[in-house]
Amino acid sequence: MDQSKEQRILNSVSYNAIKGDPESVLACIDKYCSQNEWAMNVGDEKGLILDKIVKEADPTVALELGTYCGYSAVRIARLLKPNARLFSIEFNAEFVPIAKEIIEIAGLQDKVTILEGHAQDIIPRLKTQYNMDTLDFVFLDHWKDRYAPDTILLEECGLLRKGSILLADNIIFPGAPDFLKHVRNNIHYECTHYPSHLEYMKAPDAMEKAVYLG
Ligand SMILES: Cc1ccc(Cc2cc(O)c(O)c(C(=O)NC/C=C/[C@H]3O[C@@H](n4cnc5c(N)ncnc54)[C@H](O)[C@@H]3O)c2)cc1
Ligand SMILES: [Mg+2]
Repeated sequence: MDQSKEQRILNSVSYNAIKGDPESVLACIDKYCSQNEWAMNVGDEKGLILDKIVKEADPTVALELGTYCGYSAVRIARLLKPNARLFSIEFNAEFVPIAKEIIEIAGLQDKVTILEGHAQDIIPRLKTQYNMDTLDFVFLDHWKDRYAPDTILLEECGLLRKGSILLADNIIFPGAPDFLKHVRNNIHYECTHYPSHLEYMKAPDAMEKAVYLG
């Protein structure tokens, strides 16, 4: 059985990245996915927007929906202060071990916990099972039609507080119209649009920041 694209990305990181150096892990994935095989990592251009918002949020507890290979988990976790933690939800059993390995090569395994399963099943358990109060930062990068229902679920589960920052990838491509409809023109959110491009391509894309106002 030949290897998957995600396994080939891990091979490249394992062979080329400097152990314990998140920057080299990110650079290796971006190089591989620009030159060899495109993959749906947030990438270097939108990654700079992600960096900016994570620095602004300076989260103690962060959540990511859609780990995939762990690129954005490394991107976020490398900016977290010592006692801060990232929880990343992923339901594809093939991707979980690959992401864990990539996060470990980056030396960030103590900051990132991958929760295997569907976001809609795990979110309602975050307070009880993971002793969570509220979330300071949420990165949405999973199936685009799940952004809106899972945001509503976060609200209903009392996981958002005044000032919680949501950042959503792919607002233009593939697009997340229901999410935009939910957060824009909604008195409970203050939104900001960040135009950019699809990872490793010239096609337009964008990210949307939505600050929960309580
Ligand atoms: C053909 C084609 C390729 C790429 C594009 C462009 C493009 C560009 C991008 O930046 C993209 O993020 C995407 C995109 O589709 N992302 C979906 C990402 C899913 C990951 O999250 C996981 N997951 C999905 N739903 C859930 C869920 N409920 N609970 C837990 N994990 C979930 C999956 O298991 C994957 O690990 C697409 C457009 C068209
Ligand atoms: Mg994406």
